[in-house]
Amino acid sequence: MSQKHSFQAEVAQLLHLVTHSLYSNKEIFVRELVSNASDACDKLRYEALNNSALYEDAPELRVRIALDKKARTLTITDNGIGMSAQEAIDHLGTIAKSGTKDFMSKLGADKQADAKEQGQLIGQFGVGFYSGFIVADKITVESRRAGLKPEEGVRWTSGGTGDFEVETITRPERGTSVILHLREDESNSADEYLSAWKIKQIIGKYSDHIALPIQMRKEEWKESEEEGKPGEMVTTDEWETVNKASALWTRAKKDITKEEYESFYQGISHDYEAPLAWSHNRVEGSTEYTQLLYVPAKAPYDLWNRDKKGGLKLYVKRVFIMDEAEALLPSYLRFVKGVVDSADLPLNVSRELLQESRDVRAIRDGNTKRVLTLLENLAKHDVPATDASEEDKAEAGKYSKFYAEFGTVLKEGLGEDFANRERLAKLLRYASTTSDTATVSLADYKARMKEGQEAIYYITADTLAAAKNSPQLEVFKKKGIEVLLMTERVDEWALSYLTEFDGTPLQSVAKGAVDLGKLQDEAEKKAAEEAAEAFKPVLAKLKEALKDKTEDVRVTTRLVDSPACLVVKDGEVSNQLARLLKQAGQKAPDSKPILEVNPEHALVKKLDGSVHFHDLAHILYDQALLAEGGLPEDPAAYVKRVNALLV
Ligand SMILES: Nc1ncnc2c1ncn2[C@@H]1O[C@H](COP(=O)(O)OP(=O)(O)OP(=O)(O)O)[C@@H](O)[C@H]1O
Repeated sequence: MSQKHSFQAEVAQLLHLVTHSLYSNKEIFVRELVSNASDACDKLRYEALNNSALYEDAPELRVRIALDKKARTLTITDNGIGMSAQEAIDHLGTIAKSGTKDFMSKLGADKQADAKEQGQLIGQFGVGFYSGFIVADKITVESRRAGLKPEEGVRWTSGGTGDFEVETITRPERGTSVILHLREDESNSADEYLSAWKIKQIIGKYSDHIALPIQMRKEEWKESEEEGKPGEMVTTDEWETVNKASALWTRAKKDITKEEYESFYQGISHDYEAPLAWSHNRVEGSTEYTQLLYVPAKAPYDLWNRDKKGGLKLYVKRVFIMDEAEALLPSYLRFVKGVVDSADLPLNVSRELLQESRDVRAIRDGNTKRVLTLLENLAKHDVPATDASEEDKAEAGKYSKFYAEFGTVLKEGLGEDFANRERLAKLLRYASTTSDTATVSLADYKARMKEGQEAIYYITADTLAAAKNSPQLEVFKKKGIEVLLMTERVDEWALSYLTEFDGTPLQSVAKGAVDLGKLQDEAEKKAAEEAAEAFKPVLAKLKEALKDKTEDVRVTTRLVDSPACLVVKDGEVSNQLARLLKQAGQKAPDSKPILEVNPEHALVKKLDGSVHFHDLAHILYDQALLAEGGLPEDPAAYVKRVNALLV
C-alpha cells in the first residue's frame, strides 16, 4: 500500500528551479548523488563506532553505479546508513536547512536574476538529491536503514512535481539505491548518461577524491561470433573501481594536479567557480593533522551574517566526523572552505567538546596562520614586478579580487584576533585621496608620508563621494597630505582596535583638534593664533547660541573652503557611526559634537555684528551636519532660516 505525500512548498519551488535553470550544467547530479551516497557511508561508519553490528555482513563500504540502456535507468547504490520510511519522508520531502529555505524565498522574489545566475546561486547551496530531476522525470529510491529488518525497507517514488509516494518493501541489503528514470524528450539529451564512458569521465572530474570505491560493471571487448560482423564492448558481471578512492588530502602534494584540487573544492563547496587559492599541509608536532584550506573566488550572498555556519569538514583519522566545524577557524575567516583531518582527536568528539579542546585550539591557530600566509602571498604578487616569474604573474590580481569579495570580513579580525592584528593590518586596503579604489595598504601610505608627518590620517563616511568632499579634508588636500577614505560600516569599529601601524599612530581627521605638527610652519601657526584671539568675542556668542547642540565651538585651521565642520573628541564614536547605530535601533552615545569654524570664511566673518546672528549660527551648524551626511534635527526650521536670508 503506497501513501501519497506533498512536497514542502520550498521543495516544489526548488524542483522547479532545478529543472529550469540547471540544464546548462546537467552532469552535476552525478556529483551530488555520489556525494550523498558517500555521506551515507560516512554516517554508517560513524554510528558503527559504537555499534559494530550495523555493518551486518558487509563491512566493505562502497558506491555502485549501474546503467540499464533498455530501461533507460541510471542507478546509484550505496551500502551506507540507509533510511527508514519516516526518514525518507522527512529527508526527501522537505528542505531542512533554514539557510536554503530563506534563500529560496529570496530567489523567488528576485525575478531579475536570469536562469544562469539562478543556477549559479542554487549551486552554492547544493541542490543535493533534487538535482536528479535535472535528467530524470521520475526517481525511485529504495532503502533500508542499517539495523532495521529487511521487511522494513522503503520505496519512495516521485515525478518531481507536487508530490511523492512511499511504500514499504522488503530489502535484504542495507543502504540506498537511487534509480533515475531518464527524461525522454525530442532530443533525448539525457541519454548520454547511459554511457559508461561518460559517467566515468564525470566521476573523474568530480568524485575521484571520494575516499570510497565507486564501482561500475566492467566492460570488455568481445569479438563477434558471426563471421564478418564487428565486435563490441559488452558489460560483464564483474564490478571494477573507477575512482582513485583515496581521500585527496591524504595524498602527497606533488601527486595532486591543479584540476584535482579544484574539483575537490567544487565537491565540498558546491561552488561553480574554481577557488582563488589553497594551502595543503601536513602538520606534525604536538598536535598532528592535515589541513587543506581553500579561499573561494566569490563571496556567498550572506557573508555578512556572523551567525552563518562557516567552518571546515572535520575528519579524525580519515573518518568523517562533522561538517561546518566552526571551532576550527575564527569567525572572520568564515569564508574559508576545506578539510582538517586530525590524528589526535577522539572519534566521538562533539561540537561542544571541540570548543574546549586544546588540540582544536592548536589546529585553529595553525589554520589561521596558514590562511594569513596564503593571503600574504597573494598580496605580494598582486602587482607583479616586470621580471616576475610566470608562476608569480599567474597570481597577479588575485589579492584585489579576494579583497573586493572578502575584505569586509577580514577587517573584523582586527577586533577578534589580537594575536594576528599586525599581520591583518598589513593585509588591509583602502581608498584614499590619491586612489578611488581600495588598493592602498598602510605600508604604501607610510612610504608616501610627507616629511614631518606624524600620523596616518583617515576619515570615515557613508560613501566615497561624501568622504572625498568632506570639509575636514580641506587642509590636507591643500597641503597634499594623503588621507585614507573609509566607507564601510565595519571600518570605524575595526580601527578602534588599531591605534597604530608600524609605530605610526592612526588619526581620524574628524576627531579631536587638528594638529598637523611639523607640517604647519611657524607663520601659519602664528596667524591662526591671532585669528583665534580676534575671534574670541564672536566665539563666545556662538557657544551661547548653540549651547544645546554643541559641546564646544572653536576656531580651526583644518578648513579652507568651508565655513564650518563638526568633529568629535578623540576616542569618541564619530557622528557617522552614531547615526548608523541609531538607524539600526542600537544605543548610541549621546555626546554632542564640537563645531569648528573657519574664521577666514565670508559667512563666518559676516557673523560679527550681524542682526541675523542667531539664525546664521544655526545655519552654520546645520550645514556642517548636512555636509557630513547628517540631517538637521528640525529640517523645516533650517529651510525657514535660509529662506529668510535669501529674500
Ligand atoms: N544515499 C542516501 N543515503 C541515506 N540518506 C540519504 C541519501 N541521500 C540523501 N539522503 C538523506 O536525504 C537528505 C537530503 O539530501 P540532500 O542531498 O537533498 O541534502 P543534503 O545532503 O543534506 O545537503 P547537501 O547535498 O547540500 O550537502 C540528506 O541529508 C540525507 O539525510
